[in-house]
Amino acid sequence: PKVLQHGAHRVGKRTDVEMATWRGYGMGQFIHWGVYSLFGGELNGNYYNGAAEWIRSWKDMPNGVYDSAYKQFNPSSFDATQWAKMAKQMGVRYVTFTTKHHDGFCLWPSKYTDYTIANSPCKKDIVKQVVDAYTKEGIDVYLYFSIMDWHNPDWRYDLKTKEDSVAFERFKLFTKKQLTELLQQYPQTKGLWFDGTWDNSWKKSGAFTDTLEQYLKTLHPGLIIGSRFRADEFGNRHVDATGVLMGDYEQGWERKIPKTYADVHGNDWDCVMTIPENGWGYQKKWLGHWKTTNEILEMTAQCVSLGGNFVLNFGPKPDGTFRPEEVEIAKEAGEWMKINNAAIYNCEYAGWEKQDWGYYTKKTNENKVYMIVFNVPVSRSLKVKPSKNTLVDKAYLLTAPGKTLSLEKLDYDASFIQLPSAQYKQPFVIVLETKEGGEKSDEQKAKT
Ligand SMILES: C[C@@H]1N[C@@H](C(=O)NCc2ccccc2)[C@H](O)[C@@H]1O
Repeated sequence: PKVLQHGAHRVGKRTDVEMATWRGYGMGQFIHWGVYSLFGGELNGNYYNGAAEWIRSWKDMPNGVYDSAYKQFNPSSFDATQWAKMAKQMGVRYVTFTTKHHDGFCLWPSKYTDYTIANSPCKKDIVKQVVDAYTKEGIDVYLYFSIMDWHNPDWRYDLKTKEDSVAFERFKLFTKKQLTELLQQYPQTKGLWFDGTWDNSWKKSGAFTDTLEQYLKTLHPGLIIGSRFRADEFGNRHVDATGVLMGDYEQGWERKIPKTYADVHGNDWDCVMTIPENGWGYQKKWLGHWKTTNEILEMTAQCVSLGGNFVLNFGPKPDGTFRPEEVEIAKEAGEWMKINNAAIYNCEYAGWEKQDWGYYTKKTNENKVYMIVFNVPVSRSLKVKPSKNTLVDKAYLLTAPGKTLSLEKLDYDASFIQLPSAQYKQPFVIVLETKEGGEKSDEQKAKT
């Protein structure tokens, strides 16, 4: 097949130090904040049954009502330092923050549109305050940017007429200028999280997306951009016409988690997740189920066990504070992370056969495998089956390294760890120190 001009420019994972840092984060925070927070998914007593940050698109939303609402955006209790301290306590190691969502409202004083925080009662450079406060807490910052911009008259869903193309050329230049502005004003940014790139207008701009991505990476070496940004010259997104991922990590896991390692195709990836069933911006009423802290910890373990990161979303209220449920989850998850983060930070897929009791993670560059146990069987015997040519040298609770746990051999390649009788109310971690040995794997046999 002829060579793609605007497909992926790299096969396989990035091998630089910035990406190694990203790979080891384990847990992250997403924050969706903007004009949509004023509505909280509700208008005149009726609740929008979609995601609250999409309320501008609601048929019951009169034109102009949303677009003038920014004149009321005045978060009296916004304190980025408080946000960053809550995130630090939770144990997240990166944050992705909305600079501009689909509605086009900019939380930084962009020079290229009047629809920004500078023309609201708030006037603060929200993006700068968030970037500075989180960076000060040692949490890496990534900026969310929606390509689709409902407020900009040059935005097009598709390019059908000459006029469409002329307008969209202006729109692409506007986009490039805003992204340049964000990287120059907030150089601490480690990456850009693009969204709103599924429409035909963007799919028909493959060459432009390629050139723009290369420009951004020249402007900001090491910049991390996921697979939701690019299109190839045939309009393919995420994976190009030859089947190679376009982007530094797979960015399709939105409100879903891969089931098996095969599902991630050897890519870096993260999963972004809401606490309620759906909805990223603040919602006055959470409809349906919202996740408990233990569910969130299990999703975190599940993602890290499959080589990814888990990113939990928070939707601050219009006044800049968080819902009590979100504050509580951050606190409880943080208490667990404080004790058990060794099994989450700088860990990767262990490649051992999954067992019912929970998830394995492996410490990168160390002979240590962690068992994150959620389901203690009635027998209190946890089955452990290391990968080929790996033996367990020693096992102990992460919280009791001095008390070795006994392994009862079951057959040539599996053991039982007998748990001491106790009430297991919380997920807990067992450390397995490993060494080479036992039956060689096929690739090890091939080497000898
Ligand atoms: C991170 C979320 N992405 C925005 C969204 O429009 N998602 C819809 C969507 C869901 C899955 C694949 C593509 C697009 C939501 O509004 C959030 O910003």
